[in-house]
Amino acid sequence: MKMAIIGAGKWGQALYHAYSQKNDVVISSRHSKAIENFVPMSEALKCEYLVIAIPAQFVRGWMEENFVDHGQKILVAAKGIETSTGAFLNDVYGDFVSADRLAFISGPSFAAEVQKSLPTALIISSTNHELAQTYADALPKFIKGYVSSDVVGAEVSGAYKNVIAIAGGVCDGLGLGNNARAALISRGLVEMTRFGEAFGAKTETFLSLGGAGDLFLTASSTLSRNYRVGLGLAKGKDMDEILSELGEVAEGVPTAKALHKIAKEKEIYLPIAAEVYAMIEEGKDPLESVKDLLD
Ligand SMILES: NC(=O)C1=CN([C@@H]2O[C@H](COP(=O)(O)OP(=O)(O)OC[C@H]3O[C@@H](n4cnc5c(N)ncnc54)[C@H](OP(=O)(O)O)[C@@H]3O)[C@@H](O)[C@H]2O)C=CC1
Ligand SMILES: O=C(CO)COP(=O)(O)O
Repeated sequence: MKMAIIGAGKWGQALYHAYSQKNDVVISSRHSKAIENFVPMSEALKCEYLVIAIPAQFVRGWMEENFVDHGQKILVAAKGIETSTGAFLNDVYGDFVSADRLAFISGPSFAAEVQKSLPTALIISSTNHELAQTYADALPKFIKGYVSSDVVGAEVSGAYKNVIAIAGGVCDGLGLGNNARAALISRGLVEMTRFGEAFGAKTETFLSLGGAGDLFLTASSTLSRNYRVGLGLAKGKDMDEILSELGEVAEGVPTAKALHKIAKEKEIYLPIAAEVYAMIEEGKDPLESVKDLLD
């Protein structure tokens, strides 16, 4: 099938590699890149099947400025929540296209490993089963694709695990040990499940690849940018230094702010996300955060 990847960052390029195995795929981005089949945005937008790998905070602005509606379907590859509004990406994209044209890809998947064709399993979620199946069937042999109808569960788990991954990096950076990390990850899973349920997500989604799978991966690996943000916080670095050293997107940072806003409005108890927010936004000492979590 004819597809276009939009956003040639780490994940966009890895998805380009993956989807190119069985399909006719082009790629485009804000800045021109020396990648085979890189095309101007106007040409990419004419493909019926799009995969958009633009970070969550830039989606609305990019859609307003660039999107031309030809009836395309969109596979959303970002994992985040819009900070300015607290909106989930299905609502942000939903302002431009109907829900039956939207699907979401989630699951444990470091771009660097997908780029090397290492075995991976992912979930494609959509309210339109046929669309989810189409994007899943187009995946290469080295990726096992599952489908789900729980869009909110996929979105919340993909976004929330980035915030817990920051906490995981703090925990390891402070040398708190394996017991502490296991406690953090399992309480993080409970916390993100509780948050998702408040928005109608299915509990079982949080135990799937997109929930527990992606959380275990990112909250315990230096391959994760969000985990590395946590390592930097544990070393006492400030956020500007951490983000400039990282040089790539860490969605957990804006997502922690979005969760803080939503939790306040809806009165949802999110203790780990609240501590991540306090370390990022208020410069709280990570050791104080650990103490408060243990209390
Ligand atoms: N890397 C990974 O392992 C995975 C990442 N993801 C998710 O995918 C999303 C993208 O991450 P990733 O590719 O790794 O990030 P990168 O930092 O590698 O790349 C970011 C991409 O976003 C584009 N971009 C940045 N700002 C804007 C803007 N204002 N308008 C339009 N495009 C913009 C960049 O375009 P340009 O280069 O042209 O400037 C680039 O293509 C994130 O939500 C992330 O959580 C999900 C699963 C795995
Ligand atoms: O989502 C990811 C893996 O599934 C990538 O995580 P990071 O953005 O923290 O690197």
